[in-house]
Amino acid sequence: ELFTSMAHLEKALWAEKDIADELRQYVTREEERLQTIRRIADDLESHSQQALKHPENHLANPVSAFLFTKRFTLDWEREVDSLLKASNNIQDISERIDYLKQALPTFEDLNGAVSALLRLQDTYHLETGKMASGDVGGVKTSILTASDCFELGRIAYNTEDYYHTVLWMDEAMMKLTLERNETVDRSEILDYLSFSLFKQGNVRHALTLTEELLLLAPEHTRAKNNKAYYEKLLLTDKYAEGREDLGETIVRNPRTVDEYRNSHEFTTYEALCRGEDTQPVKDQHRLKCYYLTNNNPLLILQPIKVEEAHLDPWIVLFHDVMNDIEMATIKNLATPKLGRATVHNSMTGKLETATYRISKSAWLKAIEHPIIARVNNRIDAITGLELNTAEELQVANYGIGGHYEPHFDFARKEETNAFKSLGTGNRIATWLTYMTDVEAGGATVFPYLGVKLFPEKGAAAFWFNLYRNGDGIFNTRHAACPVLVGTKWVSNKWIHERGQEFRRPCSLQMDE
Ligand SMILES: O=C(O)CCC(=O)C(=O)O
Ligand SMILES: [Fe+2]
Repeated sequence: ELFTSMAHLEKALWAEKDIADELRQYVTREEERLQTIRRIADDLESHSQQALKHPENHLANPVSAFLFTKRFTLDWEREVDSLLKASNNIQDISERIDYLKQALPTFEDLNGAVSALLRLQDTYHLETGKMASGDVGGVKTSILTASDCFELGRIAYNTEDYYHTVLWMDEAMMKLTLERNETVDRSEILDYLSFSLFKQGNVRHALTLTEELLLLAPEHTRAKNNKAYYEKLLLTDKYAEGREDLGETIVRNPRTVDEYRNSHEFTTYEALCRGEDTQPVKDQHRLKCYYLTNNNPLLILQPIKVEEAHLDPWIVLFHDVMNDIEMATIKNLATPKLGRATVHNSMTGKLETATYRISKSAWLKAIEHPIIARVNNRIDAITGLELNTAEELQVANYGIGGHYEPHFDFARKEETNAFKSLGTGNRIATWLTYMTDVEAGGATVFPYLGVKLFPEKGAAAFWFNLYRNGDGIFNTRHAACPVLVGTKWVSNKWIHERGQEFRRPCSLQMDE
């Protein structure tokens, strides 16, 4: 067919050339794609090399933890997935990567990292600008781009948390003006920011930003509708008068919190976490430090250093009660068993997870390792209390933002079921060993006493939860502050009533 006319033949030659062009373009595209993949691989490798030098430290701050989590969720979805899908050997490589990704953070983790970061921002009064520039409570961390701030704000937005959305979208806008290669679309930020400002009661400001958005994207349907809506609102009395009229510089951004978070107890708890002195500590001038041996052979050669933190109720710190080998062993034994910590639901009597307690914990029996038994004996020697009726050793590990909001360790009269199955009565005393220093945050605080204990590796806090007649001491209500930077390991020994009949009064001379 073709050779019957010269005209068509020439067309065929042109087609041949076009195919060559196509192929060449394909090779160029593939080379670009491979180069991008190579760059991503280089990035990941240099990041992990850097991080693996001090793995504990690396993820130990909320901003790095957020960035790391984002890398394998949002960034991955945006950059890597499509690049890999275009490969001919897709089957092979995606199977291997999927397998490896089981160990990597998921979108659920990303949401968790962001909610931890926002909680820390509130509790510790951290400025958005400082956090974004890599300063978390004075500890240096990674710097966030406009896009990072935008994504953070967007996750807040998805939980209808307009307060934090405004903070982080504002920051994204600020960062964007400084970026040579803009990492996010200004119009996208404006879209979220204007609507969140409206939600927070700044209609006039929302309108200004929506108009700015319409300049960038004149066909933006939602923006057009919003503009009309805001204009209409501004004509009504409610918005025409009042603060909005004072000008557009006033931006309202109230943080709405539930009743409990507004309570005196909770705000005191947060202030103590920040290290503030919230109230005078009763009889502070009478607090002492001293050595304790109890005439016990275990302690004669190595008396315990006691530091009183409060007299009535009596709260003390015992220094250097566990050595490094003991602590390392306990952490190693607990690590494979760690599970999300649960709390007693006093209505149902069941154990469940709760946002007011975020940590992982495990229980260790004395028979599991001689070191556990040894530690139990030491607690017996120091407190003079019977340890046979105590609960097993509870080991807890708090990550970034991990905390335990104010609670009692003992069961109240109405919580009749709490420790029934143990058959050893109520929790008469709490022993809490700190097994790490914590870089920032993570104190144990007592909001009704103004007492704050900052973790010190190897030290233990101790207090009685019950009066001698078995009534709870309500002022022992306490909390574990969110970890700001670092990891916090503790081990708890809850000592019970049974078996103390002849032990309390003990050699520590408590009068209550
Ligand atoms: O970790 C802390 O500082 C306190 C923990 C605590 O109160 C508890 O586990 O009951
Ligand atoms: Fe507690």
